Amino acid sequence: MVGFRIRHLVRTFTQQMKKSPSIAEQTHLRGLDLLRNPRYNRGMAFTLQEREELGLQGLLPPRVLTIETQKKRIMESLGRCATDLDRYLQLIWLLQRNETLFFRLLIDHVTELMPYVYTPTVGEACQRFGHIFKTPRGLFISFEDRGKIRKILDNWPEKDVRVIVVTDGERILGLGDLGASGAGIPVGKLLLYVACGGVEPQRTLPVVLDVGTENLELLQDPLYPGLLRRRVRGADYDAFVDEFVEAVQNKWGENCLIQWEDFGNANAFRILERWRGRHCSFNDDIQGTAAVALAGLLGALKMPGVKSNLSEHVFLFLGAGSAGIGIADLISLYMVKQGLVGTVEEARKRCWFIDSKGLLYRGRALVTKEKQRYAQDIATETLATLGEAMEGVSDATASKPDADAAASQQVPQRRIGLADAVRLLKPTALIGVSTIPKAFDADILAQMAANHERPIVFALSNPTSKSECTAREAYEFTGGRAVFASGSPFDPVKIQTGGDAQERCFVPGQANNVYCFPGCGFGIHLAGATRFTDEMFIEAASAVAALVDESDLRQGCVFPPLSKIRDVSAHIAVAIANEAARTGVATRRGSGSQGQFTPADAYALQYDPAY
Ligand SMILES: NC(=O)C1=CN([C@@H]2O[C@H](COP(=O)(O)OP(=O)(O)OC[C@H]3O[C@@H](n4cnc5c(N)ncnc54)[C@H](O)[C@@H]3O)[C@@H](O)[C@H]2O)C=CC1
Ligand SMILES: CC(=O)C(=O)O
Ligand SMILES: [Mg+2]
Repeated sequence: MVGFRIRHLVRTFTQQMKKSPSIAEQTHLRGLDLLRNPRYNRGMAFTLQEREELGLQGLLPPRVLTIETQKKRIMESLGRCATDLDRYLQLIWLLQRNETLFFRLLIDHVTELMPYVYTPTVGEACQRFGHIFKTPRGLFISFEDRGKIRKILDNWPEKDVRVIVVTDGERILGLGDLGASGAGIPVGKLLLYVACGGVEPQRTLPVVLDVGTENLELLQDPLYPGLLRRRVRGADYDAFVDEFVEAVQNKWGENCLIQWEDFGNANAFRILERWRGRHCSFNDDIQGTAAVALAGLLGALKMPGVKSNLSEHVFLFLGAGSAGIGIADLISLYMVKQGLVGTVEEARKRCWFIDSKGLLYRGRALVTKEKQRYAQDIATETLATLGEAMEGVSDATASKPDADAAASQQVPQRRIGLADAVRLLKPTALIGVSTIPKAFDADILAQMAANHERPIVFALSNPTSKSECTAREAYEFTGGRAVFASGSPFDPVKIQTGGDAQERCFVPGQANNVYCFPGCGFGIHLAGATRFTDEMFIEAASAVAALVDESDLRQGCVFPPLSKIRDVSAHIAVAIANEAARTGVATRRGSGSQGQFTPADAYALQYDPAY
């Protein structure tokens, strides 16, 4: 906490040194045009002198309000909303009227308001996008626009975009294919880049690449705003994505960060691999999630009763898609980099996966390239006693090309469920990235608690309706022993634990990539980095974990409080920028000795909305 206070002083001092130009100096807009421009509008906070200078006299009620009073008024009106979706709409409407007030409010009430602009409410906003759509935000680039993407980028009014979040809407949170209605996700992510990271709003650009949707309900909805066609696949799809990246490179350069968000996993891994070496880019679901999960695990290692060496853990993932594979890959890399194991293959042996076909093991059929590296050995005799025969798959399938080449003999094709896997493997950490609500049921959680003193249970699927278990379930069914975190927020939980039946309050952490991507992107911007490397995600995870203190751990929380997110982001940014400098991909130098980046550098660059 002392650390945080010092950082707060550094931040306040550096920010006071920044003197912003007056509105009259910033824009030629006057009168109603100015009031209708969210970038410059201050509503009733315009001073009487400004009103005179800017042609606003008579256009506003006579009283002058402070930003604090304006914030109170908005909080009051949010309190009157009947539903969370109404609160989302109120906030977006505020954003469209007065950007400074919106971001000040979001920053000052981040814990309270984030669930409305982000998960879970943003999921509902996407599902109902066509029905609640009012004003477009960002760019919609449809497949019909192919050949013209560079020209479309010129329609965007901002000159120096530094961070783009782009989706094709195929896997929006755990809600499936929402096509162009997924637009709410890049918008929401970038609001957090600004509020939690400190990137200036004008440097951000949300993009939807609309290639159609497989969601028939949407295609039949007269208010669906996207292209009315099934998804484009194959070479045409790849060429379209290529054209997009090349257009971005041409307009804003190869260090304009592109964050790939909520792509279906078949495209996600391929696009990431294709572009990561040629453009500053990362996939948030694969890599951002990995960083936050690793941060949470490193935090958990500090809990009494949890084995403090990561390589002594056994990780069982429910879900083997972008998030699961991304997390396992980063955990494995971390173990090697820390010298905890000799090789990455050795590290991967600690990671087990269950996908929709059950436990993944060497010789099992229906395994993609990414999953292949986590197909572990199980003795044939053991396999025969587990689960049930896999429907429609014969044992001979194991020697077919999609199975592990090393599995030369026939391997029993068994569908092994979560309960069997927990009994067999005794995982110390259970990580839910499956979109299957309630998959961590009372029996599974009780088994985890029977196997270990402090089992780690991360239910990462979003939104809340898809969480593998609730915080209450995790604590109740493990007698308060679970080290729990979740993708979407849960309120603190009070339960009675132990023989003395004392009531304890647990504060579950939010293991969401929001702890990482805003700081990561801000760090890339700080250093002017040209590439985003896996090592940077390790740096980000370590920076987050380093900020977890005793009081967080005492409450059962393995993340720093969300209210400190701007400090967390500043620290991540410094770590990322220094890693960029170390590996020669930074184009700027920090103010520290030998060009090191310092917290003061980060705070000085952080956007801090004020009139
Ligand atoms: N907390 C966070 O920061 C993040 C959370 N997520 C969440 O994680 C979830 C998964 O995301 P992705 O991995 O990107 O999706 P994905 O579609 O790439 O992977 C989903 C995986 O779940 C498996 N699955 C489906 N049904 C199953 C079943 N009945 N039993 C076991 N496995 C099953 C699929 O086989 C697949 O391997 C989503 O809900 C998403 O919102 C994703 C990224 C970040
Ligand atoms: C948080 C996030 O990126 C997801 O659920 O997809
Ligand atoms: Mg995502």
